[in-house]
Amino acid sequence: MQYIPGLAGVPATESQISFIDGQKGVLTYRGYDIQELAEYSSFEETTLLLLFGELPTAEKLEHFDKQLRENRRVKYNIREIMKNLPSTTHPMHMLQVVVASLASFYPSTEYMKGGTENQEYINDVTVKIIAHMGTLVASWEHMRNGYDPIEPRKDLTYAENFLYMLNGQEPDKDWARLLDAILILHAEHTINASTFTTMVTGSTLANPCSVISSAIASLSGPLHGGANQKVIEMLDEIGSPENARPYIEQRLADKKVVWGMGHREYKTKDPRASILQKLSNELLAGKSDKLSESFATALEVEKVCEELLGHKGVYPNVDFYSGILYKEMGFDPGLFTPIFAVARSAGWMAHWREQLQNNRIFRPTQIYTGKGTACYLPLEER
Ligand SMILES: CC(=O)SCCNC(=O)CCNC(=O)[C@H](O)C(C)(C)COP(=O)(O)OP(=O)(O)OC[C@H]1O[C@@H](n2cnc3c(N)ncnc32)[C@H](O)[C@@H]1OP(=O)(O)O
Ligand SMILES: O=C([O-])CC(=O)C(=O)O
Repeated sequence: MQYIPGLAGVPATESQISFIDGQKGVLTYRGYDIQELAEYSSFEETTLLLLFGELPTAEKLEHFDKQLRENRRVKYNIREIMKNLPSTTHPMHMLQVVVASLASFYPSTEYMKGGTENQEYINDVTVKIIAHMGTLVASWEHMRNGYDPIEPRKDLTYAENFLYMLNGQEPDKDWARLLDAILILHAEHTINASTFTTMVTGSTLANPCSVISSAIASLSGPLHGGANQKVIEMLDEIGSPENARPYIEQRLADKKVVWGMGHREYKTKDPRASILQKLSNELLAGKSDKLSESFATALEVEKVCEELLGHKGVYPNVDFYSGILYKEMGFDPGLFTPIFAVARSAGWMAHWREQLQNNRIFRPTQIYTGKGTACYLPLEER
């Protein structure tokens, strides 16, 4: 029996949802290239594609979109839970707690009898969770600053409503489209750590709100989704392009990782990083002649890392350029990973449903490296 740390390269499931070619830098959802989806699809349509495997008809999309819009409001009692959290609570911790608490409001007794027989419950809770995610994140931004949250609106798309709930102003169409593309790019990524968490928790037939809460916890770590906040903090610390080289050299000498670099699956640049870089470039070019300091610094960090880490197959991942866009859009860094979670709820729900269709509890084995048989000694004899 061979132990593979981090299960690198070990297949833990079969899945039809997405595909990565890590050598060529390709990512597809249900066969559709991510570049095409980011350009032409919407978060709502991509979510349906991930959940059901096909691009929806106009009628199916309209129906799903309507359901999402109707499920944006959260119950008063859920807000009360949020109000009782310290204002210093990181938005990812709030999200983990509050999504877990949804299990009390949307219990799953029928579903928990096992399997996929209660399709209506599965569909309803899928919509409820995805629709609530954006509301919770945008509401907490106001609540943690001492204000009442802004009520969601039904006449806006998912991305527009999120911007509206954050700013209280009519959402700018260009920015909503940009956020929509960002949500599409983050919606799914095969069996990464948080999706694997979803599948492991889901395989015990736990309540889906608990399943997604566990996935949120997994995403929050800085080696996974939490890296996007770390990247912007790092870029701010570097300050300007000329500081990039000494900063990176020192980090590597100290055996520290460079945030937003490296990936288990990609041995070339993450295709999502390339798209986000292009979007940043377009956004910043439209605003001023000069690149923003963060973007210029990021370009220099990428250049230095290619020189120092390229031979190890370490290149920018999705988290490297997203923060620059968020910063430019005026989002607080605490929101970066939660926005990732909002988008990824689509992929998590798709994998949860796929897991249920052919469920077997995850229960791998281990190689025991502890002591041999030991005799219990009473406390006074030790
Ligand atoms: C949405 C996402 O989750 S994307 C990933 C977000 N995470 C980050 O950006 C954090 C920084 N990156 C990392 O820590 C890693 O690259 C991970 C966690 C993403 C992947 O880890 P693994 O697949 O286990 O890669 P592993 O640690 O084996 O790296 C291989 C080699 O590249 C090096 N390396 C990998 N990433 C980095 C990095 N960011 N900075 C410096 N060196 C790195 C490792 O030190 C190792 O070098 P060695 O062979 O000399 O020991
Ligand atoms: O696939 C991974 O390991 C991490 C990642 O990029 C993602 O979840 O989007």
